Amino acid sequence: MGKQQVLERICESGLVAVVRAETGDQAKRIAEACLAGGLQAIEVTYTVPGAHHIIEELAKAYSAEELIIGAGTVLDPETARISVLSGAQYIVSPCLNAETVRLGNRYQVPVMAGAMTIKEIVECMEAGADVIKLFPGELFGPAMVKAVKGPLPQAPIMPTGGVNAGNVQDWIKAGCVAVGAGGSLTAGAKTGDYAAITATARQFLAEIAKARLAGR
Ligand SMILES: O=C(O)C(=O)C[C@H](O)[C@H](O)COP(=O)(O)O
Repeated sequence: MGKQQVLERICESGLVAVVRAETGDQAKRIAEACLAGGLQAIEVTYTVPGAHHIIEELAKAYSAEELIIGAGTVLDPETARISVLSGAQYIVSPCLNAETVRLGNRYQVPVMAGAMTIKEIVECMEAGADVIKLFPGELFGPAMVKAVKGPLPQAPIMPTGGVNAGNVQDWIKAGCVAVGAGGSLTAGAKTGDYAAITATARQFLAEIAKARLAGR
């Protein structure tokens, strides 16, 4: 699947599920639960030991059409390259690392780079990042996105951190191309309640659809 198609599918779906699974098996169960709830994009973070094995397992278990698998918390090009060789279709970083963006562009893999300020957002775009991950989202809120989109209407912003089904409408209405959600979506995994993840995924998608309808 080409870079533009990956980006389009992520934006269409509207939500990237941030997965901090402890094992490949748990990641697979979270992925299954998210897919059953209609989600398409999952990001496995590199804070999880052996994250590339989990990415590899998910990339083998699902076709690129079924699941858009990404690597999160990627701090450097070395990690990015390993993740891509393991099957990651996009790369997410908590901050801008220009070499990671260069690597992403070299292999035509989308890079979502983290930013906290207007200066950092512009630097991400200038460096060639495809999506700006506003992180940590809970420190700013949707009002920040609305304000930033005044001078920078072209900025493709995806907030991550503190996004839940109760506030996702506000984020989308503020102009975000998509959102990232971890804790509020995958909490059920801690107690083995994967049905709760599916239900929350459905709820997220319903809220995103409502926000997009309202914005038309
Ligand atoms: O490390 C990364 O790559 C991240 O994306 C940072 C956080 O894990 C997300 O911001 C999830 O935050 P919550 O949705 O509030 O759980």
